[in-house]
Amino acid sequence: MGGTKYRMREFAQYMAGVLNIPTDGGLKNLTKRSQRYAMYKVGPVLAVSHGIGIPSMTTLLQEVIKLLAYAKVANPIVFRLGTSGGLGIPAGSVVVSSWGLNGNLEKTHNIPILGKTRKFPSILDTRLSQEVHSLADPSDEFQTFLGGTMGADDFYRGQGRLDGPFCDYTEQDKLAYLTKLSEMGVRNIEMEAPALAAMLTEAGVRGGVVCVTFLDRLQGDQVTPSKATLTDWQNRPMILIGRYIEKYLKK
Ligand SMILES: O=P(O)(O)O[C@@H]1C[C@H](O)[C@@H](CO)O1
Ligand SMILES: O=c1cc[nH]c(=O)[nH]1
Repeated sequence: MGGTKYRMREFAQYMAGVLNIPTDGGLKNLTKRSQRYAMYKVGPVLAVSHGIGIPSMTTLLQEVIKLLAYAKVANPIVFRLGTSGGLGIPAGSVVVSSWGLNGNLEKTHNIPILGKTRKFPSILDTRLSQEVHSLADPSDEFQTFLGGTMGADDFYRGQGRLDGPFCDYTEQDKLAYLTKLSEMGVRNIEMEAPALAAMLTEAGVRGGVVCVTFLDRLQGDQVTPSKATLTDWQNRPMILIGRYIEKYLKK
């Protein structure tokens, strides 16, 4: 899974190459007339876009969990291949998440259910994340880190930015917050990880989150690399996940 339809199509195409599966007739968007998400299937790999943020992602994830159950899929593994802002690591690096943190700095996904807020632990499969991290190669053109991922409910103030339309705290406040996150072991900030971790844990499905970083948030707020560079960097999580899937299928 990943945020955009484009990235998921690229991922499906990439996996077709890795697994040597012909796509002569072209890849088909299996959601047909749905305009919300896109879904492609290449061999045993399903690639689905989930939009921006937790409500969009968890809606899609629950549809996929139902689909996998109806299809009687044994031992599925779910990965999110995303983009994020890094903390103290070079832009373009990849982060394999070891846990998710919410905007209140709790390792839980909090959601009101029947009028009461319930908290679900944002745990990720340690062995899986370590294994994916171990597939990074010294010859890769990017560095790969293992660490915590903060999933915010907002791109701007929710991620401590000062480049949004509302700015009611100072640069000092922002840096104190980002430094605190960094000291807690957070390596990147995106908008889905704690919910994905919690929902997969509740479902008993193994999964992971692998995101490229578009900038170092300790250096600034604006995403400045060119569109071409960002498009290229988005492929980096695919490289690690492609290696994992190839290895897994050979076992
Ligand atoms: O997978 P994507 O690139 O959508 O992940 C991040 C987190 C949000 O969904 C979005 C914010 O720009 O990008
Ligand atoms: O800083 C960033 C970059 C991409 N996605 C996010 O959620 N935050």
